[in-house]
Amino acid sequence: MKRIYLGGYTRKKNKGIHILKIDKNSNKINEVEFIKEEGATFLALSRDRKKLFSITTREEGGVASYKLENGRYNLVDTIGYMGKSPCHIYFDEKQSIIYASNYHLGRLDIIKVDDNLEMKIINTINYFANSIVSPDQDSSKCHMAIKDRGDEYLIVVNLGADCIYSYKMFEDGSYKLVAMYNSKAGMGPRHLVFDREGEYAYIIGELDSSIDVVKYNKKTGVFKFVSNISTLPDDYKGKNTASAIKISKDDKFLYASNRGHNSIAVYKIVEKGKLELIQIEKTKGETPRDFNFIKDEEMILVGHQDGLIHLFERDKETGMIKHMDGKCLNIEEIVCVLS
Ligand SMILES: O=C1O[C@H](COP(=O)(O)O)[C@@H](O)[C@H](O)[C@H]1O
Repeated sequence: MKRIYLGGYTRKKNKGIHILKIDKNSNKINEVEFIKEEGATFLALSRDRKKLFSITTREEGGVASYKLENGRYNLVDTIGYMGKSPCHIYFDEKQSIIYASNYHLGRLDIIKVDDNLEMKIINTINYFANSIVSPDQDSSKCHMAIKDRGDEYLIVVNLGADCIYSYKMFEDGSYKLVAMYNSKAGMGPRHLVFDREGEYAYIIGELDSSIDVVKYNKKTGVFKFVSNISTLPDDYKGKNTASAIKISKDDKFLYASNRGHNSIAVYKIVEKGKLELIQIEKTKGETPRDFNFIKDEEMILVGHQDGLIHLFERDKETGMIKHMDGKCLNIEEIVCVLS
């Protein structure tokens, strides 16, 4: 069974990165390694899992690299003094580059990683635009950067500007902007996920708790709006910020988390780009910030920023999820779940 990596804040009891393994017969989850790291909110892995990268608040904020040696991850390098620590990192395996999205500084740092995992910032993209709808959009807020499925373009999500940018990236960290997608003003795009073919993407709006379904042109990097759907029940009037969005491997189901309503919304992808809301399941914790499929997508593990880890069983045929009573782990302040 693949390992599960948890990153989170270390403001209270949490002290670093938790690496877990699930027993496929008993569903018992054991911690197989713990890495002490300050403010290890977001993580990234190489495909072979021998390279691990983490955000850190050490040295006034930055990124740390770890190498798997003799079954354990050892710290290799830290890029510190980034002003504020980033909120999301993505490892581009092909170009050996880390893209570090900085929410608080509204910028993207482009970090070259050598074979020994020593890192160096080779370029920075600064964003200055912002929307005026929400107080959370008082400046650019770079929330995520990922490559598209074909590894052709880098997609950068700016919550503060209600904007998604597509770039052609070059080995030396230089870039060319090829397209821009503007979401509805005030949506506050946070994360996005592509379907397997990379033909459609689903963008989650933190500030208006909705999902934009968009068609993606793999050749040009252009996104085109298809539809929008809420992540909340119609009658919910409380505060909410939507957080993570994940798609099942078979492209049949989409999952989105709600912080405030404290739930996961489940959608059936009825046909390419068309969503039908089939379930909204409470997560039984406060602020479900991230979640992921585990045990070959038979289960979902939900990490709460203000609560524990909760487990859900998942019906692969119907996509529906069900809380597994008695199955929760005493790990708090979680921001990132990799599996
Ligand atoms: O989703 C969110 O992310 C931002 C950025 O994360 P941070 O760990 O860099 O602070 C966070 O500030 C915000 O509260 C939250 O909604």
